[in-house]
Amino acid sequence: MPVIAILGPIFSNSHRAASLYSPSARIVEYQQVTALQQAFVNGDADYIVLPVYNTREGEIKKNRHLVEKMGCGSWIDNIILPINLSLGRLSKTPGQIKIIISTDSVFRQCHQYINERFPEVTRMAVADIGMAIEDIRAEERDQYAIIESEEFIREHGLDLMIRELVPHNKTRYAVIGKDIALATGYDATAFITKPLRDRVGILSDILGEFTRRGINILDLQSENDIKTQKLRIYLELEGHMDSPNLQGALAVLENKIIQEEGAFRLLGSFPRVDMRVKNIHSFGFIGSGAMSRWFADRLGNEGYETFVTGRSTPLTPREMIAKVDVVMVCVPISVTASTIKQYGPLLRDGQAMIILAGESERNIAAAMEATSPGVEVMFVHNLWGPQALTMKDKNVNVVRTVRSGSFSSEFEAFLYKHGADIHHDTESQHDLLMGLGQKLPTAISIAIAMTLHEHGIGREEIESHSTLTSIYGILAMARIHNQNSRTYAEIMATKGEGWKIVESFKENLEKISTLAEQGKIGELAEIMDVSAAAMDREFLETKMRQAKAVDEILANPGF
Ligand SMILES: NC(=O)C1=CN([C@@H]2O[C@H](COP(=O)(O)OP(=O)(O)OC[C@H]3O[C@@H](n4cnc5c(N)ncnc54)[C@H](O)[C@@H]3O)[C@@H](O)[C@H]2O)C=CC1
Ligand SMILES: O=C(O)C(=O)Cc1ccc(O)cc1
Repeated sequence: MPVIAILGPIFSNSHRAASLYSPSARIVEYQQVTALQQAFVNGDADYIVLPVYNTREGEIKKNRHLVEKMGCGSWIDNIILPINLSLGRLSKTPGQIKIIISTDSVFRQCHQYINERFPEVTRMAVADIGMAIEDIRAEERDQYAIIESEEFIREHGLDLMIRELVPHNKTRYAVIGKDIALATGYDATAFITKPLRDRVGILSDILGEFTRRGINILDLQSENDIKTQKLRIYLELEGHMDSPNLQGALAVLENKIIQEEGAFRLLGSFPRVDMRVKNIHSFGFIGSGAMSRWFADRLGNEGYETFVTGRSTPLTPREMIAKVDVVMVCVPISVTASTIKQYGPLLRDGQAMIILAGESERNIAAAMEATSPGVEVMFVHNLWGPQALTMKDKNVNVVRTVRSGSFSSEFEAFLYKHGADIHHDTESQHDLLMGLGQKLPTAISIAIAMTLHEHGIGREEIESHSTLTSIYGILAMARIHNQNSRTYAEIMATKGEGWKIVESFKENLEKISTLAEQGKIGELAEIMDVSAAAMDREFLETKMRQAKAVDEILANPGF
């Protein structure tokens, strides 16, 4: 039978948390942290359960540091317990309450309530409430009341006077065990740094490394080491300690940024705790290509159940639709509308259909028609491919419909959390602007590659004759020819407003080539001046600065 050490008396909230963690465990109570620590280090206890955070009280720092202080053990799990603080007193004591007894921690949780309801009473904080109750009973102290959990008050034979003094009161308990917990796929890791030497920008550099790797920070607290007054940082990050991404980040931080080995002390890895409410449980994808897998991976890391289905997966799209909350349609653009028409009627009211595609108007119309009015519909076009490591600072266009509801918002919250730049469009605005963002650069890139090929121009000539400007066309050409050609062929062939952009580009190209052939230099220059004047000056200057930054990077011998 495992033994769990807790602080505080039997029937306290710590006791409830420990029995929730392991109903069959023997729970041993200690009055002092040092005694509890000793029991664990000596092997008299297998686990420690201790409060580390309360929604009203905030962080309970000294407990969070215990693993580090003990020099052994690992934070392996968490219990979230709703705390229902109640007021109790000796039965049949109608007199006025003059003194309220509780623990320091409970007083912090309900100080606002006491100020408002009992402004005149004296608060007496004690370590052992059980003993205080014995004393109240022995001395018949009828002007005393205590605040504790309802169970505690009843177990001690007091009368329950007021139940649930403060709402939204939850405590997070840390479970400390001997060994590091294994990864579950939905984990978090807690660290504390050693006291850090002063260094300009250290906090920003540390955070920047996590941002660069798309590692979300769940909690960050800074404090000053009592003795040295140097900064220490407590961090809770998404991911398990074993993940190569997290290990890579720590290596960079210790070797390059803090420049001190062992600067990060691992407190533990554990299944992630969700203090926030989520409504979606599961996502199912129709289409088992690269983009579906990319999103399914990241949604899985958020704790959602995910199913990826296609024409040849063992689980069929039909079976998947019957069991998920949100159906993601993620198939090639040319078959998106027909896929929506085929599967849309299978969705029930209360589910959502999110269309991941590069064309909006026709697909949204198909979804609104094929699904029942109680089905949410939203369109999302991520402007990055499956080779991207993260969505941080990348554009995503979202077209909400009159039927986009809370599931749609939760998916947007997921995009927001991972740092994507969300832009809300209308259907036709999205399709028109994709002419600029996709059809035109794709068409130009493909035409450049064809032209180079036709003229037998290869790598050597390109490298030796590139100008600072011509290199951009080459970069775009290379990006596109490095990815799935089918994706870009699909982009070229999408219907919708975007073709207007390519059409007028073609006409303008004709016009200026004719002028160039005819040697009309003045007219050409004038056309450029008119276009430049029509553009925002500041925008042009910013883009020029960005272009120069690219020049500098490309001038680096490493490239
Ligand atoms: N790959 C990229 O860079 C990006 C893609 N997208 C969008 O994501 C969607 C999917 O693209 P990827 O995953 O890259 O494509 P992909 O070609 O890797 O995968 C498409 C999947 O759809 C399946 N499929 C093909 N024809 C089908 C049909 N008639 N019925 C049912 N399933 C069929 C394929 O078997 C494959 O599993 C597209 O709408 C695309 O526009 C959006 C942003 C970037
Ligand atoms: O990687 C790139 O350059 C892309 O442009 C990726 C991409 C491909 C298809 C889309 O519908 C959106 C974005």
